[in-house]
Amino acid sequence: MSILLGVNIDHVATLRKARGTIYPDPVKAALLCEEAGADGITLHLREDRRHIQDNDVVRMRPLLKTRMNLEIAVTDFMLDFACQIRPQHVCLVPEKREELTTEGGLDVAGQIQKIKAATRKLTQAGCEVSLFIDPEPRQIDAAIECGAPTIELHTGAYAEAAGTELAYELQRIADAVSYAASRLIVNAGHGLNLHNVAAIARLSNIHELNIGHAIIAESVFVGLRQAVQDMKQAIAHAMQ
Ligand SMILES: CC(=O)[C@@H](O)[C@H](O)COP(=O)(O)O
Ligand SMILES: NCC(=O)COP(=O)(O)O
Repeated sequence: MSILLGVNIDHVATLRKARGTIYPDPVKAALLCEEAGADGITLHLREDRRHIQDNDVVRMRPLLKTRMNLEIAVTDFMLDFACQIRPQHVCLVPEKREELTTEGGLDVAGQIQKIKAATRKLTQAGCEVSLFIDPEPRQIDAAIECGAPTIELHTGAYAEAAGTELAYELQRIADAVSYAASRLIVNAGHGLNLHNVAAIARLSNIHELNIGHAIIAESVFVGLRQAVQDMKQAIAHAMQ
């Protein structure tokens, strides 16, 4: 079975934000990505609203034909918002205002009770919870203790690595998948692109890859439909 592709459409909204216009509409982009073969749509409602806005989430939720994976920080506002919207999936991510993009995984092990309570609240609202964590056994164990059925392994260090570091970071992810796969649904994402996705897609027991920035960047040249199809093909080809 092929690994699923969740397309993150945050950076369609980045382009919109650049001029404060109403276009390009991330909702239109999401529906097009689904038509092109996306298995789900991921969007990150950041506290600083640098791209996705609350109203994008509200408008998109009833229109998606696949499923919404809403990424949020673990704050009272964001948890309450998610419980109102009730996306099929909610991924809890760390956030720092000053970060250019997500820098590391959520420190679940260091705040077990908080994450356990957030997981319980979202689960009771009918959302499937995923925890965005670094590929570390202690974080995987903590995710299990919190009752989350799914983790998303942060592939940023792998995506940014070069030389011998690359092999080390890929092995870290492979080891984490092996450690978690019998107890959790294992997704992965961040910084993946057409050039580095194959090595991750070849790992057994990964359920879904969440990819955004690279797909939106590629769409500038080939269009969004083709960019999604190209990524789907790259994942499928890697698995042959
Ligand atoms: C959690 C993660 O790695 C991404 O899904 C996140 O959305 C990155 O943040 P930006 O989209 O703001 O770069
Ligand atoms: N959780 C990862 C994601 O949704 C997309 O990350 P990126 O491909 O935009 O780096």
